[in-house]
Amino acid sequence: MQANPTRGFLWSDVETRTLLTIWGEQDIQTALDGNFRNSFVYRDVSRRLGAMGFERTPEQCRVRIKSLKRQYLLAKEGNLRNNGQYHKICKFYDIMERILTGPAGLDPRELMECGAAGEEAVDGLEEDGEDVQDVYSESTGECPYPAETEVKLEYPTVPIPIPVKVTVGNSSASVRPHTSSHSASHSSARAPKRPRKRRANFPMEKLMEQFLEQSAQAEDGFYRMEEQRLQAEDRRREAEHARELHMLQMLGQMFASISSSRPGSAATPCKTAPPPPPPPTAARAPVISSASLSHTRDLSGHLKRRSPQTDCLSQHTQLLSTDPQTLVLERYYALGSTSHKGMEDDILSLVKTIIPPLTSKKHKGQDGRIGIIGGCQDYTGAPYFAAISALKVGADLSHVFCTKDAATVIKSYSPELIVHPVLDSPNAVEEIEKWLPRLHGLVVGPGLGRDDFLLKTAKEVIERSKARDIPIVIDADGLWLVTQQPSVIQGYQKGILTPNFMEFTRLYEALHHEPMDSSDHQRGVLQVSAAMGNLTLVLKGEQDLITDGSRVFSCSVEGSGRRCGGQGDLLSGSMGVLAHWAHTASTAGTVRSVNPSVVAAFGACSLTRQCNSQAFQQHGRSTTTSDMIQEIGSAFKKLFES
Ligand SMILES: NC(=O)C1=CN([C@@H]2O[C@H](COP(=O)(O)OP(=O)(O)OC[C@H]3O[C@@H](n4cnc5c(N)ncnc54)[C@H](O)[C@@H]3O)[C@@H](O)[C@H]2O)[C@@H](O)CC1
Ligand SMILES: Nc1ncnc2c1ncn2[C@@H]1O[C@H](COP(=O)(O)OP(=O)(O)OP(=O)(O)O)[C@@H](O)[C@H]1O
Repeated sequence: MQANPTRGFLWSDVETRTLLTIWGEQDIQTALDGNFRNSFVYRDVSRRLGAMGFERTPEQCRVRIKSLKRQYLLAKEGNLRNNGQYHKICKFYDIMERILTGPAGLDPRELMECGAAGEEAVDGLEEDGEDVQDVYSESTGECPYPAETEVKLEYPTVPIPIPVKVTVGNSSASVRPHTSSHSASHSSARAPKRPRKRRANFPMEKLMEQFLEQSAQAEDGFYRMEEQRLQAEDRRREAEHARELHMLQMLGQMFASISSSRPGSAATPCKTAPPPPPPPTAARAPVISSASLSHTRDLSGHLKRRSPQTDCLSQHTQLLSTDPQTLVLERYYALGSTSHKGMEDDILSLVKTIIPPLTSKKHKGQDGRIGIIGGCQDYTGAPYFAAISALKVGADLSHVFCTKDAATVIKSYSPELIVHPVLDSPNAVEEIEKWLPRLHGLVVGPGLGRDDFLLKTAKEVIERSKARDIPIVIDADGLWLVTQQPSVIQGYQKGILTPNFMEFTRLYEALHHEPMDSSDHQRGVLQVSAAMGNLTLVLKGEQDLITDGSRVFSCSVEGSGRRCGGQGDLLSGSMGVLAHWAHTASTAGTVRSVNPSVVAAFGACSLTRQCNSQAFQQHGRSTTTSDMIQEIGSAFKKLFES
């Protein structure tokens, strides 16, 4: 193989002839004909040339052909054929002529029209960067060595482009002059078309660049305007929303006063039920909203034992089932049942404001004495978790009122707790009542069990605590009691229910006498809260939903996938303390815009979830409630004191 030892642009005659032979082949010409993207053809040319013993890249082949074509055109254009000068300009004129005018060849006029450009605009292959020697060699096509014949360079009689070296600052570059001739007499001759084309390309690229830039700017502008438009739209919608809520509140109040003037209407309290509290908003016409669904199905007697209070409730709801107020409330709930991140942040800041500062001026007990009603033979862990959590959140004293057999066990878990073994004593209510004046918050239910006697005691204690205006959190078996007798806490504004999904379902069905629509929890919690006299309700789950019947807040502080028994007790215990703090703050006028029970519920849910997350980071699958309790201090600090 005659590997070419020279630089890329120097071609021997034999090499050039071989190239022309290949290039002239019919299939190559056909492939090149009218094909703008021709790099693949030159790859083939290069390959065939290689097979003949000449190593040339496709690009070298393309440039060489282009150069030959330019020479051919110059010779042809100068009409030098007759005086025999043409061979001096284009050594391979005859071969070129044969190829280009042959049956498969190009029409030379066509070639003339497009100058040498026909194949210049290939696949982005540029000539820029060719140095003087390269371009010079290219323009002549001759190679002084190892050429087949010695080539004598003669300048053509027509001007041809010759590069000149231009120095700009420190760098030099070779550029193509417009046209140059060694003889001034030739200056009038026609210049080849190639430079014109190159100049024409430049503004085209520039234009394209400008066009793209302007398009990008226009697009940016469009998105900016669109964002502003959406923000304005959001503001408009929010204003509309607020207006509609306001209208509905007024309508609700109107309907409430109309219905209260009717005999046997909602405002007429049942004999067995406590009188509902005065409604602070239209939504606080609690039982009425439950009517919207209760009339759609027959009562199915989900409860084995229906209490007189439950009967009264259903009677109550049926009475008003067709009342237009129901429709108004439905709409009100639909509008109010939204909660967004900003709102959650606001409540979290409110939680911070209810936390009493730690000062050396206070005496023991001032930050809270919390009572837990629960703890029986079966369950000793639950009351312990609730009571210790209350202490760890910041209560000064934590009392557990449990059965006799549970007391020693609970005491043994922790010396910090005050344990009263009174729950199953015959005078349990009196025993517990003695302590009520000292308590700031009560948590009823953790580990209480479902023994009738214990439930009856719990019910009495709730009644007496209500009379003392003590905040009451009802959880676990306390909710079992509420499911049986909703009136025990119905309408008590300092009451909070904390059902898990199972407990919530039972409560819903007891109140509404039909299965719950589990696809719409927000609606469900609003309905149950309304039916319970706008009691604050927390439905625990993937997101804790918190409502007092007017709107639903969701607490979605990141927890973990771990659900261990007892974390609900951590929640209810800490909620007992926070409820005390929130109501104290409300009385002092610190919390005004949001129901203090909702603030307390939100704080406790956030704390429980944060504890869960932190404990999970350390213990993973083996996380237990005790691990979570260990995290209360740092979780509290992170959420509320940072
Ligand atoms: N270590 C302890 O002493 C503990 C005692 N506990 C007490 O145990 C008593 C009974 O509480 P339970 O919650 O077991 O009773 P429930 O009758 O409320 O629950 C019955 C069943 O429902 C299941 N359940 C709970 N949430 C559910 C959901 N989202 N979806 C489907 N099923 C669900 C429970 O796993 C349980 O098997 C209460 O007094 C409670 O305080 C619990 O607090 C756990 C810890
Ligand atoms: N799917 C969940 N994803 C994240 N957090 C959850 C999830 N379910 C519950 N929690 C958190 O755990 C807390 C307790 O809820 P859980 O459902 O365990 O109560 P519970 O069943 O009453 O507990 P207990 O075992 O004490 O009776 C909730 O307040 C909530 O913050």
